[in-house]
Amino acid sequence: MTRAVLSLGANLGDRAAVLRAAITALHDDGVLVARSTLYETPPWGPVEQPPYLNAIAVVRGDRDAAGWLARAHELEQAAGRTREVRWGARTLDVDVVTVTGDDGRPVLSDDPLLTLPHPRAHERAFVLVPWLGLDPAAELPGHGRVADLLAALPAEDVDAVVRWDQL
Ligand SMILES: Nc1ncnc2c1ncn2[C@@H]1O[C@H](COP(=O)(O)OP(=O)(O)OP(=O)(O)O)[C@@H](O)[C@H]1O
Ligand SMILES: Nc1nc2c(c(=O)[nH]1)N=C(CO)CN2
Repeated sequence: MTRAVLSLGANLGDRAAVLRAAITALHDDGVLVARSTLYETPPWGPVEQPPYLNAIAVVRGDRDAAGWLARAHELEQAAGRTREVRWGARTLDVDVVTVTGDDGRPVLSDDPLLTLPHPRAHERAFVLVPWLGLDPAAELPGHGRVADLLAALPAEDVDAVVRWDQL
């Protein structure tokens, strides 16, 4: 058994419905341990595009790290995602943030097809804010506590991540 932290993002179509469908699919797989609420987040990266809704899902099951990535890609395809511009708009993006073995050890990988932990998670408020909301003790292997990583980001980046159900 492994535990994985998945980051889900959507910025095209009915964003909330897309995220809820993906989370429901994980629940129906029998692997969903916990999920954050939805957050509206400004687009990260160089591409001009609409705001995202983002969420974090924690899953646990028989898959290895490659198996979680494969499931992430299936969920993207079920949402109608096609491969487009890097960091550009998408109906659904599912990234594998971390994978942890049952012994509590993180899975580490520098394979470009599956890098673990996700190489940009530590600098993304759209990942860290929902994750901290779900798990105040969360840690990103190799980078430390999520709470400390957030404290190191520019306050305006963190403040721009807003709980969507309060908008
Ligand atoms: N931890 C990871 N989670 C998801 N994909 C990964 C990971 N590490 C490497 N990849 C690879 O990255 C490829 C591109 O993924 P994707 O299209 O989601 O990138 P992106 O969302 O544009 O950028 P980013 O990876 O910065 O979120 C995937 O096909 C996958 O093989
Ligand atoms: N706020 C936010 N920005 C992004 C996101 C995302 O999920 N949320 N995903 C991206 C894909 O690489 C690029 N930029």
